[in-house]
Amino acid sequence: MADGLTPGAADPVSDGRTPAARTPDVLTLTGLSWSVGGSAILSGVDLAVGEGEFVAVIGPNGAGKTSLFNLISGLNRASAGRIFLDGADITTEAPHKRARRGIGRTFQASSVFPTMTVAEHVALAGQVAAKRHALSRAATGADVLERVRLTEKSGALAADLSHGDKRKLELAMLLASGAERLLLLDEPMAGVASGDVPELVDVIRTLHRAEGRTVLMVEHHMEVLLGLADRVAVMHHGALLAIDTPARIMADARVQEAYVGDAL
Ligand SMILES: Nc1ncnc2c1ncn2[C@@H]1O[C@H](COP(=O)(O)OP(=O)(O)OP(=O)(O)O)[C@@H](O)[C@H]1O
Repeated sequence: MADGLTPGAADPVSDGRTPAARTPDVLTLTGLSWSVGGSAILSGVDLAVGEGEFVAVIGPNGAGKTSLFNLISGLNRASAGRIFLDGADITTEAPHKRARRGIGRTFQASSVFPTMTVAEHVALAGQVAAKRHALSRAATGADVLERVRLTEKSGALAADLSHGDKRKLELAMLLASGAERLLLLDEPMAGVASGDVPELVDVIRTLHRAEGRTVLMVEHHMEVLLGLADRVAVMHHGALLAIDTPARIMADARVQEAYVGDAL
């Protein structure tokens, strides 16, 4: 970032984006910091995510990945620095206003209602979108269920779904709620049986590649990221240690160092 304060083109050498692959920024973070009780949890994070880009966020436990998502979605307020969505400064906006702009977020822990059916979840998300006057962006229930490959389970209770299907349902709810600009996915593979991971990866890949969704995703498993991410951002001790293509990140000595004692 040229001056650390305003959104703009990031340095193509340091952020892994080639000029040819560069698209207008959907998300721009400049000097983003968050402290709690005098302790710095995040310090000076600069990050630009282009339209249609998929950026994976990795880092050892406690590196600040979820805290970063909490700031972008508005769950916590930044102590310093700025957050821009499509060039608009949203640093101090409430979470519901950011959602109205098209930011959608999933959490590490699966968040579905056991006694509601799949179709009811999606209908509820659509109603929330309607209340936000986001009807033009919200998709129909049948459409989103097809996009996440849950059509055949539309009448099933959420309690009876596998973890993989619960994750797909969360994605369906994001789409139904009009989260069209930026998907923040916090460890979507967590708790998913290994046999169900490829299908979930494929659903997310389709949202990104075929539908052009811009995605920021926390994920620990490099084998998952290699098939999805355009770039990988590495968090360490609350700072952005490196951001580059997956291949260059895998070969980066600083990244290996950060993961000592932790599998990359
Ligand atoms: N509300 C809070 N108050 C105080 N400390 C916090 C708070 N939220 C997070 N932290 C601390 O901030 C650091 C970063 O936490 P965060 O959950 O963002 O890490 P993470 O990279 O997502 O970790 P993990 O991979 O284990 O999910 C941790 O040391 C955590 O204990």
